[in-house]
Amino acid sequence: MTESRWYHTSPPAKLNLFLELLARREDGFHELDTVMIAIDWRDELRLRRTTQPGVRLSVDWIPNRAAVANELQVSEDDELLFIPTDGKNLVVRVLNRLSETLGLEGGWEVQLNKNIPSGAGMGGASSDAASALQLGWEAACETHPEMPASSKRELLLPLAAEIGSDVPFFLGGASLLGAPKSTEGIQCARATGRGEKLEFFPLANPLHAVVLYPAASVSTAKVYSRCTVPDSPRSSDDLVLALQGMSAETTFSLHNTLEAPARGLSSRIDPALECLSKAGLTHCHMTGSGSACFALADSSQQAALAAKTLRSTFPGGALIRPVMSCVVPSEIHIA
Ligand SMILES: C[C@](O)(CO)[C@H](O)COP(=O)(O)OP(=O)(O)OC[C@H]1O[C@@H](n2ccc(N)nc2=O)[C@H](O)[C@@H]1O
Ligand SMILES: Nc1ncnc2c1ncn2[C@@H]1O[C@H](COP(=O)(O)OP(=O)(O)OP(=O)(O)O)[C@@H](O)[C@H]1O
Repeated sequence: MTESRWYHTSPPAKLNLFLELLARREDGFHELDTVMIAIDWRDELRLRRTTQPGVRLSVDWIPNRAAVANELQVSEDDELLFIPTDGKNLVVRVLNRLSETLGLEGGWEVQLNKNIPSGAGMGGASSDAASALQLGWEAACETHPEMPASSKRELLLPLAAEIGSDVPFFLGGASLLGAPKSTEGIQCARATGRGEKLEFFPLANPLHAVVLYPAASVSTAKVYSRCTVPDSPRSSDDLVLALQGMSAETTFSLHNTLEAPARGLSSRIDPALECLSKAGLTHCHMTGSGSACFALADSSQQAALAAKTLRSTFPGGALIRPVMSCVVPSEIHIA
């Protein structure tokens, strides 16, 4: 067994433009109809295969812990900045499962630089896990060249779904799913089931937004435990057509049924929605299970200006970023 080179990538966050609950399942999960885009608010992940067994993960914040704590107006040891480095981190879990599944000896050395807040509904942990799977696969192919490339899809998708409902989205729609080359560059998907059944489609136009994380984390499991499945669920059909540029309507509406239970869990979500709606932006909503909220902008210039205004109007600490839709998965580089 030899060590591999370093593999690195930049896991993106996501926004749920639409999220409706269709049913509660026997296993405690909910059937969803959700539309997600990947956005260019990114973590950084690098890893290599080592002769030493296990996963050695180190985590830092970008540009550093003190700067992020300062933006959030919390101390450096606040729990908002806590990221596990043991088996609770989805990166460690997914690499252990990859080693088991492939029967690999040796282990992994991993550096994760966080930018995406945790407990924000932005899918940061899930995106890190999907990136670790893809980097891990590439590094394993280097040290075990006999592995058949054809098994990549069959192997990675079930592992992703096992780790979390959002993880398969971050594996992307093109290269991994064996779709034709013309679908490379996909930023958007409609997800059903518990989030793992995906139909990827290209956006007619890139989307610009401002995302506001109001220095409060919300547990996904807690939000779902307080939600109610509506008697007449809405459908994302019209939104999907509009995003593809296939609708006669020029307007569309966004929706998130998890907003109500999340607002009951964190008092920071209402001011976030209020400030965004006063910033001259449109379609103001929470993403996923919260607490981060977003609003759409017409251009990157409008998003940048609104983000600047929001930094002076939002009461208290927050991470506020102009963002743009981006492609999943992100590129892999080898050092
Ligand atoms: C809110 C979203 O981010 C929207 O994309 C996802 O639905 C959540 O995905 P995730 O964070 O990957 O969630 P998981 O780690 O799979 O599940 C965490 C918990 O959320 C609840 N959960 C999650 C997904 C789902 N479709 N129904 C649920 O009820 C379950 O109680 C589960 O125990
Ligand atoms: N790589 C990671 N980055 C950030 N948090 C992580 C990571 N791995 C595990 N976690 C843990 O995940 C939990 C947050 O997950 P939760 O589902 O509540 O929030 P989220 O922001 O919606 O993330 P996701 O959508 O990726 O699950 C925290 O307890 C955090 O410690």
